[in-house]
Amino acid sequence: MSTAPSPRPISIVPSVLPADFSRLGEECRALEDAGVDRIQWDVMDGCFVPNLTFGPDVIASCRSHVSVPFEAQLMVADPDLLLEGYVDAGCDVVIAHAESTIHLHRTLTKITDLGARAGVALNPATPVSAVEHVLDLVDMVLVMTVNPGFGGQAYIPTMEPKVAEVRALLDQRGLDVDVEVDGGVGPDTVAGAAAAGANLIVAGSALYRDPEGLAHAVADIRSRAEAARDGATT
Ligand SMILES: O=C(CO)[C@@H](O)[C@H](O)COP(=O)(O)O
Repeated sequence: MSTAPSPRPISIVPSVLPADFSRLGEECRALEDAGVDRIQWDVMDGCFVPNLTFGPDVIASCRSHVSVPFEAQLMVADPDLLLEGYVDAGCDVVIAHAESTIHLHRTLTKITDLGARAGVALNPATPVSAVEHVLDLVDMVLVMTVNPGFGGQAYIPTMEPKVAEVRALLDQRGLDVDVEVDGGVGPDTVAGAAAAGANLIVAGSALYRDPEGLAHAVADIRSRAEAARDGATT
């Protein structure tokens, strides 16, 4: 008799987009002190998305300030040109967008060959079928809950069935792979995403706008996600 997989631990993964860019090292330390599980760097090249953010050197300059893992979400037009730089900068996880390369299988394989863990991201309009043949290559699948490019956007709740579809496909194949959501996630939206099967929770604006501070925001979002996960699996 097959048994349901045990619930996956909830991880809180802050985006540093809302942080003070003049003090990124200190901001990373504050996030680590607040109890986050890893830090997400939203890498944007002004081509794949209409915004420009962090090069590898910026991330490398923050690496020694904290011990939590770094993940780089490559919102870039040609990720293959940049993979080595972000791995060398100290990113433990490198996420490539399914839409950003015609040879996604090769790109994800290269990330692991370089010594990092691979992730694949899906924009809101991209179906799960776009990644069904690479799920064995990744440590995580990121289901974007906004159109990428900017923080502070409204959560897209119609992505929740897609989260559930990814989770079900991974469980059906017995793959030990996390599901991440990113965009507009906060106290009022995290429950739907976690109940649908997301266990990596990216939050940026919601963490920084909590009047009780980062530690409270991290704990609050984590507890809401765990309650929703457990309510969905009982
Ligand atoms: O990745 C993106 C946009 O590309 C954002 O979703 C940020 O990573 C987090 O945004 P908020 O939590 O502030 O909505």
